[in-house]
Amino acid sequence: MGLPSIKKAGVENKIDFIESPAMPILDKLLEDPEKEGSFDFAFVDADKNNYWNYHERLMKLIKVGGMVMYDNTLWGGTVAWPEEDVPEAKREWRRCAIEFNELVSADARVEISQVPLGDGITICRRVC
Ligand SMILES: C[S@@+](CC[C@H](N)C(=O)[O-])C[C@H]1O[C@@H](n2cnc3c(N)ncnc32)[C@H](O)[C@@H]1O
Repeated sequence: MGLPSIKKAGVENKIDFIESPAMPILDKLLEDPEKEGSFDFAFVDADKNNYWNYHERLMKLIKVGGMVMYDNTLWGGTVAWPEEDVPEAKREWRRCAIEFNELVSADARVEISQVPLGDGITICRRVC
């Protein structure tokens, strides 16, 4: 869906559009030393069970002072519910969100702000 919109907006020449599973591309970017600390911003909104794996890679790719935003970190509010009240279909990614929220809140490499907007967005600023 993205590429036609980029073309329609006439900004194709400014965007390196990569359609791929995220993990191998992040690892490939990290093979290039020039890419380390070179990005200003990342928005993460894919498979929730990999958020921490994305975070570890993004902490190398994003420059100090750069931002990473993670969507769905409140997972419909269910992160604050007792598990037995959560529909079975939502439990796995709820557990992923809770685990990610605990890890990122203890991560000294970032300052974070949890925004209760939509499904919950965690804004991280890399500080070291
Ligand atoms: C919720 S949608 C993202 C919506 C997008 N952020 C937007 O605002 O339009 C999640 C997207 O992540 C993609 N996705 C799921 N698993 C992925 C993975 N492992 N690597 C890359 N993309 C993935 C899905 O194909 C889907 O397009």
